[in-house]
Amino acid sequence: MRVDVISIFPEYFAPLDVSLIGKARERGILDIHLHQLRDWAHDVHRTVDDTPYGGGPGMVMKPEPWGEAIDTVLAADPAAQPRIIVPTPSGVPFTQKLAMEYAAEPWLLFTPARYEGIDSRVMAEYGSRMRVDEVSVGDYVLAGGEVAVLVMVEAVGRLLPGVLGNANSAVDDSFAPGAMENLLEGPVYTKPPEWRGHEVPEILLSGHHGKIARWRRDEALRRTARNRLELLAALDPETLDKHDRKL
Ligand SMILES: Nc1cc(-c2ccc3ccn(Cc4ccc(CN5CCCCC5)cc4)c3c2)n[nH]1
Repeated sequence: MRVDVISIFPEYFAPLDVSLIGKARERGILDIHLHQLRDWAHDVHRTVDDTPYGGGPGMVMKPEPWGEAIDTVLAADPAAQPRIIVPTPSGVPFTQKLAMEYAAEPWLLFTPARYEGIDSRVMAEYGSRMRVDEVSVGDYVLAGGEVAVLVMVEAVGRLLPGVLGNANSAVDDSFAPGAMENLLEGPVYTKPPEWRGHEVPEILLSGHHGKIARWRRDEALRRTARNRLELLAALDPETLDKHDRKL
């Protein structure tokens, strides 16, 4: 997968050299290209923002630098088109389902903005020829889109074949399709069996895999009910067996 990111703070993406994503890049699974937006701002101050038409707080990012930067990225492979992903507080929610959709794409272009966002004509221009998604990573306002891109690249990158070892498969993730779909993870434990007077639940030491699976599902249901009751309400009744209903 090729990933391009255009930003006035490309240094924000240093974490993509580390750990899981860093290794995926070394192994050629992920090919990430960072671009400094100001390289396409040709005035002496390399200006990328201006006051908003119609008044209002803050500044808006000018269309010209973004247009030239995106055109340059698109020229990298004229025979293909990236999916353009625009982080914004007013976008569609970024979910595990959307992460899985993006993980199937050969080329993603992220356009993290700053200030109050990008002149809306930029995405209108590209939206007429390719998929442009406005995406929110949560109902809170960040200072810019860079952290949102880090979130999405990590969530998508870990789903790519070969990135997670088999031992850490993403198949069992919360929100991944399947039996534990839309349930939160239950508690996890490792050695020692007793730590500061706290013991590991006996069932986990029993070696009885059926009972362990049942216990884990019960704990996932309990935690989901405690922290995200709306997810429980959204569960398909078909997936709740009679034992679940007693919890
Ligand atoms: N999930 C999520 C993504 C972002 C995100 C992504 C990209 C950019 C680019 C700039 N900012 C900061 C910004 C954007 C818009 C406003 C306008 N304000 C929005 C809230 C309602 C009132 C009007 C203020 C500040 C960004 C913020 N935050 N949270």
